[in-house]
Amino acid sequence: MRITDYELFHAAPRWLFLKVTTSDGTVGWGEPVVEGRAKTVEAAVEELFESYLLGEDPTRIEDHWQAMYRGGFYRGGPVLMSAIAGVDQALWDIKGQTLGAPVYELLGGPARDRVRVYQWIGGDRPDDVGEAATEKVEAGFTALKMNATPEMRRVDNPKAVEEAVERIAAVREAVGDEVDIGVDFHGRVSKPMAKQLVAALEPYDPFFVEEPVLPEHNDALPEVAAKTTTPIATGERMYSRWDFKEVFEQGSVDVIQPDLSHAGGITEVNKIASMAEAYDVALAPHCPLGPVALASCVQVDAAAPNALIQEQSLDIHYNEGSDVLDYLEDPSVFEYEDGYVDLPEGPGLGIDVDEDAVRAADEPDWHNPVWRHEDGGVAEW
Ligand SMILES: O=C(O)[C@@H](O)[C@H](O)[C@H](O)CO
Ligand SMILES: [Mg+2]
Repeated sequence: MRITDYELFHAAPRWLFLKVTTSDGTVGWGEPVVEGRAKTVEAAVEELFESYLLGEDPTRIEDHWQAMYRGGFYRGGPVLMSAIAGVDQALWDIKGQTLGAPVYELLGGPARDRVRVYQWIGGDRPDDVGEAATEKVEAGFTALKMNATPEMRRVDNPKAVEEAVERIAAVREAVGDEVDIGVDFHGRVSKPMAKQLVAALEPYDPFFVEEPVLPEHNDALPEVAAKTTTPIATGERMYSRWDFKEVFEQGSVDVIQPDLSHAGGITEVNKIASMAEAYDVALAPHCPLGPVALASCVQVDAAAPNALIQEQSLDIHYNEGSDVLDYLEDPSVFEYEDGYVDLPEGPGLGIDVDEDAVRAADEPDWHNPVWRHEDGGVAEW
């Protein structure tokens, strides 16, 4: 069996799908994308196929991963690692179908029967997060995630901290003590403000505090972690085992959030998960993406003993109005009950991508806004 063809599809709201075809007619799907940089990743995927993958045996996944990563001399970063991730997902999808097994069976078999999921609430500047939280809990979710703050000055005033506290207090008040509330700092916060905020939010018992500082400032994590008992999470902007090495060694992170479409795919995130297990760190894959990315996450969560919970963006209609389920023949594969999704039973990634829906999808033009402070300087989004 050989890789004979590939096709890339841009699809609303902000996704890029990869279809890989083999000489025996098997089709595998991947989702190689960086939010807001779909065209850049598309070019990287095309280069991988044209310079190397076409004509290769799709079942040699590890070897192809090594060739794509190490063979190019320059390596790492969001664009190249997302391109590899999408290819890797499609190769696992093909391999699973060839062997008639879900990917998690090929990773050692299920380490759990179902996977807990959490749901995003509020926009970037949530006013009424309490109500949004109640709606999601009524819809069956037992874990939520919200942004902590809009943009913050490097050193901000007590009111800015108070507003963040009021927002999480409103959610805790609305949902009670049995619902988990993750709080995403989104890398918006400087180190001094992160230290203040983690302490101020602690009375509301966040499930975790995410990206309390930008990943380029991961060396500041121990100082931030020292200010709280709240678990510290990070990883959506880290792309390989080598990127995660430092946070494992320094011991201040409790939850890692590699993205199956950004951090080298199933092959790499499965290894990152094993590294994390050795450091007593939980896995909670990042996934504000589409159905192929989510399916890849669930496959790794199923097999990883230290998987804690899965992010997913069902029912999130960004600006453009498309949902994870719009691109599937059988959307019931992602139905959740009591805040859990069942393990998919189908071979490969366990989803049937609706190719007509993918072809008919609107071309997205999604880029995150550039935020600015009151003085006109660029702020973190
Ligand atoms: O944790 C999350 O889902 C967010 O940080 C998103 O990754 C970010 O808004 C870019 O898509
Ligand atoms: Mg995040």
